[in-house]
Amino acid sequence: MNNANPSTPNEEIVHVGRRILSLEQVVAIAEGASVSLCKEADYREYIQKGARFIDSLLHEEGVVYGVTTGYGDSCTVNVGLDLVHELPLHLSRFHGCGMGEILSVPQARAVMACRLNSLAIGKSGVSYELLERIETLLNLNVVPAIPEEGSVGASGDLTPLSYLAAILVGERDVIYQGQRRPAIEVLQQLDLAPLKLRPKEGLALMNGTAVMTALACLAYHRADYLCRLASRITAMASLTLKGNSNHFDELLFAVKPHPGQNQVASWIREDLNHHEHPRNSDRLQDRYSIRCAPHIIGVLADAQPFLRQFIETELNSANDNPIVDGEGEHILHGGHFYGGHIAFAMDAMKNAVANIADLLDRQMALVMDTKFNNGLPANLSAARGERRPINHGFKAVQIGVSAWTAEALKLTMPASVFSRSTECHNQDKVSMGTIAARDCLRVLQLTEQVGAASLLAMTQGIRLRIIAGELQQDSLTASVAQTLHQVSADCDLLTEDRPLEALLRNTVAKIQQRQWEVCR
Ligand SMILES: N[C@@H](Cc1ccc(O)cc1)C(=O)O
Repeated sequence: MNNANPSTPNEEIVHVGRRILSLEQVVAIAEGASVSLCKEADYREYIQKGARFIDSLLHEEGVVYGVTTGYGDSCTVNVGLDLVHELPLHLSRFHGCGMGEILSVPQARAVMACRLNSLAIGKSGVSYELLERIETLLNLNVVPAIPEEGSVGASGDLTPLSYLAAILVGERDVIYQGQRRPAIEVLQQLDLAPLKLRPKEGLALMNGTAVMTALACLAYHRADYLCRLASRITAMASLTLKGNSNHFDELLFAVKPHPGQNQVASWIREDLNHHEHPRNSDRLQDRYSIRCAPHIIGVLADAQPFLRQFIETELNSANDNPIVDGEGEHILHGGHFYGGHIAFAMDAMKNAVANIADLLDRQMALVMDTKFNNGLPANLSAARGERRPINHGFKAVQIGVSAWTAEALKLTMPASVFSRSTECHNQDKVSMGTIAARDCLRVLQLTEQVGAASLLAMTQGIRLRIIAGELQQDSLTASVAQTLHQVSADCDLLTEDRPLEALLRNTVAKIQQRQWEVCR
């Protein structure tokens, strides 16, 4: 995902406004799809009604709490009408204190898509012009340079989203055509005048969950692919180990009916061409990292539907405060910026994903070790004879896998339990959903690395079995044969020691670009 290049032509157009967005559509926008905001006259009028309602309240009453007063704990501070128009600018500026890495262009595009979609629901009191400008910037691929740290995920992603507000008014930096440049310079180059934000617009842009939701959409997509890839790798590990395909039998799984777990078992069963049920079996029972693979990968597979529901409901919500009902003329103060659902989804997902890293790490341990690998050479080295003593096969790669797995497992501590009171106790309970989402992406990265190493190792293992005449190439199912062929095309049999970093990086990139054919 991080390597996805949004500058490659992407013909897809995602329509925003008056429709539900799927998380796949957010991923498509992240990867370069264009956005088309609803242009219907009555939709435009519906959006403008909210902005006009704020104007008329200001005109009639001179005050809208939380909008024309100070923000958060400072809402008792009244701001005179002569200063009200400066407030949005101050809000974006004083939150310009983000730290850490800058979000990638696809991630920043996903953030813009999520904020646009939420504001396009029409309950935030922003003008149509503001929505149009986000649409324009997305379609020109001008994105804010957003530092990823500094959100507690409950007053919305205030600080990171202030970087979106900033570029709209021509402040801070954008990333455009691969370069980080001052926003004002790029806006001028593109003939776009900086916006002057209306009273509610700074708050509406920043007071929501768009950063964590965007990262959650991207994480979901990666986790989905990983489930399928881990199932294929498990089938290949079973072949490498001369494992027992009875463990994936359809009758066996019929009596434990978790649907995701059954799906994973059926993928592995298909890969292993297991269709006959044993009457009795003298085959040994494989170790848990093979035998229980559907029960481990299946936890993620079974969690995905409810994680999707959490993420997509948040994505299609007005996660703002106050909510502005322009039609009924109500200002509704609440806490919709609170990202508890995304926090829970990301804390849950990172746990299930890290368990897959752990599973693959254990499978790797089995195939490397002559005590467990059923007659294969140590570390799957293909070196023979007098060359054997100086060659080490996948030894260091296995050590890497152990390190990546440990790091992934270490990150599974739920972020949401670290809620703490902040902002003079106005925000005295917060979600930490953005931290959970960032953890989850890191756990995914590490697990993809483990997946890449495992894919290479299991490919080597099956090739060694074929060379030894213990497995016939034509006995492989078409799906396993295809993966074997695809991976072998990138990777010569590992015989003499050689640095594998470039190959591993390339394999991880292919996983992130979903290039390997996996179970469907
Ligand atoms: N999220 C707060 C508003 C707020 C905005 C900026 C802050 O710095 C603090 C609080 C609310 O809607 O209640």
